[in-house]
Amino acid sequence: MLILAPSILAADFKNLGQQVTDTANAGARYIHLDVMDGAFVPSISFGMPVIASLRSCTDRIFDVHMMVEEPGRYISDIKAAGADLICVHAEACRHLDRTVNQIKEAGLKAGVALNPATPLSVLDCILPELDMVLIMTVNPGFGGQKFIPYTLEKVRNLRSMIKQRGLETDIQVDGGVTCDNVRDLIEAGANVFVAGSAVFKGDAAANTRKFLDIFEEYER
Ligand SMILES: O=C(CO)[C@H](O)[C@H](O)COP(=O)(O)O
Ligand SMILES: [Co+2]
Repeated sequence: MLILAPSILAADFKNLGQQVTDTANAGARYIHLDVMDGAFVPSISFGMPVIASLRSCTDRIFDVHMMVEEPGRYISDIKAAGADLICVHAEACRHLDRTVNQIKEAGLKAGVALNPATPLSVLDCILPELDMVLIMTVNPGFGGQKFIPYTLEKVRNLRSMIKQRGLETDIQVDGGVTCDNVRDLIEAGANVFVAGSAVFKGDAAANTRKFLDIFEEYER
C-alpha cells in the first residue's frame, strides 16, 4: 500500500488543528511530526505538547520523526503524547538496538532514519527488527529543500536488500517529495511518502488528493 504522510512542518501553525484535519479527511493515512532538538539538527521545531494537542484532531497514524540526539530519552513521553510509530536516526543513537527495542517494548512501530550520506550497511544487523526505514532525501533540519537525486538509487538498493531477505519493511522517503518526483520514488520501491511543502503550501486537501490520485495509478 502507498501511504502519504503529510509533514506539519510546512503547515500554517496558527491553524494547525484544521490543517491536520483537512489532510486527514482528504485521505492522508499518516501525519508526520518532525521533532527537532537544535543539536542533532540546527533547528528547533516542536515537541510533546504540540503532538498531544493534535491527537484529538484525528485518529490517523502519528508518525514521529525524531531528529534528536539520543532519542531513547524521550520514547515514553512521545508515546504518552500519542505517537503510533517512532523513527530515530541511526546517526543519533549510540546504542541503536537498545533504542529500537525501547520503542517496540512500548508497543509502538519502530523505524530507523538514515541521512543522505549514511550507507545502507548500518542496517545490516538491525533491519529484521524494523517496521520501517526512513531514507532522508534531503539533509534533515529544514522543510522546503530540494530532493537529492542520488538517494533514488539508495531506495532501489534498500528495496532489493529487503526483498532478498524476505522481509516486508516499509520504506519511507522524506524531503523534497513532490507530485513530480513521487512516481520515480514509487518505482524505486518506496511506499511511505512524507510531503511537507507539497501538501501544506496552498490547499492541503486538494494537494493531498493529487498525491492519492497518483498512488491510485499504481494500485489499480
Ligand atoms: O524531516 C524533515 C526535515 O528534516 C521534513 O519531514 C521534510 O523536510 C518535509 O518537508 P518538505 O516536504 O517541505 O521537504
Ligand atoms: Co521528517
